[in-house]
Amino acid sequence: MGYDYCFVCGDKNPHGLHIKFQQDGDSVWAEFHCEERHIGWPNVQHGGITSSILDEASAYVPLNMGLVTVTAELNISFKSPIRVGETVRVEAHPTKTTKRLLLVEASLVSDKGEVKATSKAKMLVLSKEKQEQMGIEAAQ
Ligand SMILES: CCCCCCCCCCCCCCCC(=O)SCCNC(=O)CCNC(=O)[C@H](O)C(C)(C)COP(=O)(O)OP(=O)(O)OC[C@H]1O[C@@H](n2cnc3c(N)ncnc32)[C@H](O)[C@@H]1OP(=O)(O)O
Repeated sequence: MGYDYCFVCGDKNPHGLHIKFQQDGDSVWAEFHCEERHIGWPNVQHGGITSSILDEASAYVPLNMGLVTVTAELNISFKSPIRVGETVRVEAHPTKTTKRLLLVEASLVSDKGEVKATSKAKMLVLSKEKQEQMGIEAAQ
């Protein structure tokens, strides 16, 4: 099972969100439309779905720089509910880059300009050895 099965971006995952990320310089962005299957409380997008989108966007920032990372920390502020039928835009960009660690900030904003959630992530760069241990290279 390869990258096509990623829950957020994989084409082949029948249960996935199928989000396609675009690169804009160091930043990444994508759009997501909230449907009934994404809710927790009635009419409100599940916080886990919101978190997954922010997490994935934060991982695509280093990926576009040629770095394979895992999320070591993800701090999220849920500012306003995302409702069924709303389209939101996620954007993520690096705020600090060291050899081992990237700090990435991300936001989810509605098409009316309302900030729905923001996050700060610590993305740990995986060595080739660590990638092999995790089976990441084998899946390429
Ligand atoms: C191949 C490409 C194809 C692409 C095609 C598209 C594919 C598109 C798929 C995308 C997919 C993305 C998915 C979303 C991103 C996830 O969600 S990743 C999954 C969630 N995250 C995880 O599962 C990570 C689990 N945690 C771990 O594996 C380990 O704890 C870590 C984070 C790798 C660290 O492990 P470690 O290296 O053994 O840790 P340790 O030796 O203690 O620390 C190493 C260094 O890191 C530092 N460190 C560790 N933790 C922290 C921390 N929390 N804060 C600060 N520093 C820390 C330590 O201080 C240490 O620093 P130095 O002493 O070296 O200076």
